[in-house]
Amino acid sequence: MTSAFPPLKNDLLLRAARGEETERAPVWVMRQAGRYLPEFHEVRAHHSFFEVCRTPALSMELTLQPIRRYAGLIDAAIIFSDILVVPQAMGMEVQMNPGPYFPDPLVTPADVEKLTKHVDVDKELGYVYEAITITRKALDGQVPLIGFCGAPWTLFSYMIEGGGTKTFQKSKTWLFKYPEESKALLMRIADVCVDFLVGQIKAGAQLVQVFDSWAGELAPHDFEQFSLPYLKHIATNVRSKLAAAQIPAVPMTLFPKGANTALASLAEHAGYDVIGIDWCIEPSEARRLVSDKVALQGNMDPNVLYGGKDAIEREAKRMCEGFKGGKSVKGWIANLGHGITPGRPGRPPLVLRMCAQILD
Ligand SMILES: Cc1c2[nH]c(c1CCC(=O)O)Cc1[nH]c(c(CCC(=O)O)c1C)Cc1[nH]c(c(CCC(=O)O)c1C)Cc1[nH]c(c(C)c1CCC(=O)O)C2
Repeated sequence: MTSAFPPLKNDLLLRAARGEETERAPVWVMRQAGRYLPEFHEVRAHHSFFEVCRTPALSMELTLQPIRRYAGLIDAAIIFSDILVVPQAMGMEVQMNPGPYFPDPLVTPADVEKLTKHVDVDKELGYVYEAITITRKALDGQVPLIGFCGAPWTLFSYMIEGGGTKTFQKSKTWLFKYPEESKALLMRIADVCVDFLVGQIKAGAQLVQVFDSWAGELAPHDFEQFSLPYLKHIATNVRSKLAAAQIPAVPMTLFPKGANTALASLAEHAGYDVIGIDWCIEPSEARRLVSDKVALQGNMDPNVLYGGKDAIEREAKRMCEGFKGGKSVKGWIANLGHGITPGRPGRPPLVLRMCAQILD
């Protein structure tokens, strides 16, 4: 399969993900394909969000937009899709208007009956695989292609809250009132994620990232119970299924946003090659906590982009120095600490340039 793809010309991301020293830090931006790009609006004016996700040629086009616009400045592409395609594959309706909306969320554990019993992930999400395969070919080895999924706890919260939330009241009611039923549902989601990531890797994804965007909403001991075991399950089973199918493993990244108290334990036990960090921890402190067990990704506050040129330069420099550790860059992927916001900050290339010049 792999031999069918053009050879990779820029492997900075993959080397950094494996913890190797790199001549400069590879750079990509979470949510790099999206609403801050005029060309994105152009496509979205004619197609609904999930229509784009389900149409491989459109997903490919949006994936390639930032690669074209920032040619030579971005070291990875991430496939255009969404974490909420997994609840859809499990039988739930999800709309985007403009944020995620589930008309029929899971209210009580009895509602789990409404989910599809045995999800045929490859059939339900085959459109993502197809998008990955054609995009990897179109990239022509320029940069590696990242696949992704949401983490079980983050997806669980959307499926129960029915959309975004500030309080997590409904999803936490489940955790505290129905812990066993919650764990069973988290495991069902985790199993779908395993098949989905394996499918994406078979289709051509060269690194995969698991987004636990709401990890930091859990108390540390609740994270240990309701998120960590499922994150581990995903890492372990993706690797074992790939090995059984004789497909080479790819690096795996975990983005446990806000779970900085868990960093040391995640690096030790979770089974990922890279951990993405947000801006609420100093890079040097994060490195101290994880030692050299994993590579790190992050971590500039996306709002720095609104601060103007001087602020951006200052903060980019601070971030670079924090991750650098001596003269060399080792096991660091430069990124924001969360997704770039839609407000057209207009300056991501500047940040990228700053990062790319780390060794100057
Ligand atoms: C929580 C989450 C979601 N989706 C995702 C997460 C995890 C990362 C994070 O925490 O930001 C992940 C995601 N969503 C999208 C990508 C595409 C790849 C990329 O460029 O990074 C990725 C990796 C496209 C998208 N997903 C969405 C958009 C904007 C929708 C539009 O086109 O109108 C895009 C480009 C919609 C979406 N999808 C989701 C929300 C909350 C929203 C609305 C708010 C927002 O825009 O940030 C769920």
